[in-house]
Amino acid sequence: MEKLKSMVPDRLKQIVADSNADDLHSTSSSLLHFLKNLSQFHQMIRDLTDLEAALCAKNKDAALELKQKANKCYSHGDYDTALASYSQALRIAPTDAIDMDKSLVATLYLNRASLFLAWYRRGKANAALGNYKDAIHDLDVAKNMELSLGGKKQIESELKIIAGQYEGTSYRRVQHIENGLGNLNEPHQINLLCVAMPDKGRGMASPCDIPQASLVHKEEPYALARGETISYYRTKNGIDDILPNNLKEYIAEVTSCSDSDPYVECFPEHKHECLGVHWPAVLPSEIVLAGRILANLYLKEETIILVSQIRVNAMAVIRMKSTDVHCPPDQFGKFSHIGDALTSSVDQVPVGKAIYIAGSLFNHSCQPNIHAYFLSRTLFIRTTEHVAAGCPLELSYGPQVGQWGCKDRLKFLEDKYSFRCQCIGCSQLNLSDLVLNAFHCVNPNCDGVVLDGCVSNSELNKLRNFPGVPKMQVDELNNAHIDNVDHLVLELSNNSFNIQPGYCLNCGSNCDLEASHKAMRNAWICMERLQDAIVSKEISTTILSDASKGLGVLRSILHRYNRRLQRVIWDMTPEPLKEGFIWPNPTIFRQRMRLFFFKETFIDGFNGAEDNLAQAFCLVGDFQSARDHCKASIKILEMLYGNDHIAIGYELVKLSTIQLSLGDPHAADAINRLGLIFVRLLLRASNEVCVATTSSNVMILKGAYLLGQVDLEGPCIFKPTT
Ligand SMILES: C[S@@+](CC[C@H](N)C(=O)[O-])C[C@H]1O[C@@H](n2cnc3c(N)ncnc32)[C@H](O)[C@@H]1O
Repeated sequence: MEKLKSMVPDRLKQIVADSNADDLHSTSSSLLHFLKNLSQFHQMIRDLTDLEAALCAKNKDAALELKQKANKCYSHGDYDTALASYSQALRIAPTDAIDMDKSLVATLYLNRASLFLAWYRRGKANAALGNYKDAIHDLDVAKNMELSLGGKKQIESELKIIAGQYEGTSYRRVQHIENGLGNLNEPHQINLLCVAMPDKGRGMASPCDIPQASLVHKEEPYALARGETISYYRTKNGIDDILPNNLKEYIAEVTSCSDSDPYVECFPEHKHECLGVHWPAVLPSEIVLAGRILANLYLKEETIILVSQIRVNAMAVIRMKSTDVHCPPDQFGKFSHIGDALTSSVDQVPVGKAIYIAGSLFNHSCQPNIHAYFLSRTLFIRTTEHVAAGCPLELSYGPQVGQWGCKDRLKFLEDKYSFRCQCIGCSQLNLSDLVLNAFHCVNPNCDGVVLDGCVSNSELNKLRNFPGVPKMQVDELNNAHIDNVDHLVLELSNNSFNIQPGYCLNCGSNCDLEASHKAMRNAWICMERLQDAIVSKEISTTILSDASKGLGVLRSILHRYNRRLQRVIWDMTPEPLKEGFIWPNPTIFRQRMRLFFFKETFIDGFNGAEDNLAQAFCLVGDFQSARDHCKASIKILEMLYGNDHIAIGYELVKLSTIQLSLGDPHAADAINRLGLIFVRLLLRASNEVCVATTSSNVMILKGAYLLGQVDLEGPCIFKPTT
């Protein structure tokens, strides 16, 4: 019935609302004239007159079945069907004196009423997303379901505002096309769907196939705090009086749920979103205390809930800044020789934090398919890969597969955001998680993988928590760049993955994990000493040769695809340092290597070793070996990330600069490939820069800068709080 009501045009509704008893005939016939063309109307008449389904034909079992169907539809976000099913169930639910039936009717009414909230919220989310037409439809339904006059009036006024915005955008769209702007390469914005995701609460999904690098969302901030400055205003009447209306609405919205709200029951794991139940978990203790004091003074629990909301939803605004020295372009464009002191240092400058209403509906994935960035204060979100219709659109809140192991990713997200990540990377086996921190098999003739207790536990947990998933994944693993990992035999018996810590997955040899860990730690200390020495500019041959030996140890105990080793190897000379070797003056190698370094830019936590050993390698001046190792490193990364990942682009920047320094004509190939990767990930549209993965912003910018595609002073990058 509500659906049908929502289909009645406003003009007709107004006529009915303004009519009196004298107009009854004419208004009824206008209504009938409109309704009789609707199939839904005829269906409703059939339902009402059908003896089985009509009001008097009660059927408890059928009502229960409909209720279950409605609940299911509700949790999947199919509110249309949920509403129709609840209404149908109410029609046939018995209302006699049996208690259970009474409570059935009450529950049906309650659930149907709770749909109001869902429609209302979806309407608001659609409005924030610019899907004004859908927003109007949703709020119209919510208005029809709202019983109180005040509530109806409030929704009506919201509808008016949205209708105004809708007219504005239609006008702008028309203008856009008339001005010929519709022909710009920039794909037009796609109207996303806000849907209920299993285990993640609400989330965004694509309504259609979306090509890579499409702009899928653009939004102005709801609130922005620049730097550390936050202003508070007080009046003698208290906070409530001076809060702007829209902030009051926001507070009302985030605090309006109660435990009986079925919406909340659907998504228990993110209750802090709605109820603040877990707020002590997401907030630092000082804020909890401050919140408690404020709560006593002003807004009760609402204050803390609001702060929790902000904590979970705020995004950090980062601006990219370059202090580069520009050299005249050579035949390869903006590249230059190492000795020319061309640098491409890029710093991330935090600008502030902001809240985006619709932007905060995007869930996290450790294998994201979208990237959020920021120009001035506007949030932009683009796809980083082709996204099929109906797929969730998810960005990374920080950790990503290939950069951190699964356990660390889960811990970070739990510590920082208080949710257990349910993304595909954390629920399915993937090659990267298996080899990222793997040890080498002790058998010199075997190239198999040995996992330590931590990694094997977290992989086994995936299998335990997400049964049924691994088989498909193992098949996938077997097909994934297997020329490099054909030795990685994954045994699957009775749907359980045969992983034992310390045992080679290939030949089953046992490795003394304790001894390996110890050796790794000692080797790593040598790397860290070298780092300190570089910082203090006091590099001795002992420190360097110790680091070189340390590398040898790491090579012998870590699997060759271990990320830690990979980061080290390419930077380190393959030849052990000869005793008595005299290292050049640190200032000279620093100058030479400036090209390779830019602050805070490495995609994982091992940048210290990379810095140190790359610089050490530069000291040796063996660029041929550097080139070979760089190529080897690219091969490993291809295996870990695929051919087009930005991590490869980053290595290609290094490779091409080394090749250029050697006068190697193959530099052009590396640059071309680099160009393809960056062009794919980086779009220039209306002076903006699109970056592809959260933690690789700087690398993309660096590549783009080297390709002459971007002025680093211009763009700002946005990334979620990390
Ligand atoms: C910024 S909000 C995203 C929108 C949210 N799902 C909602 O319904 O409002 C972040 C919250 O969504 C949920 N979430 C996001 N990504 C998730 C993931 N990968 N696994 C589990 N929960 C997730 C968590 O409750 C998290 O605190």
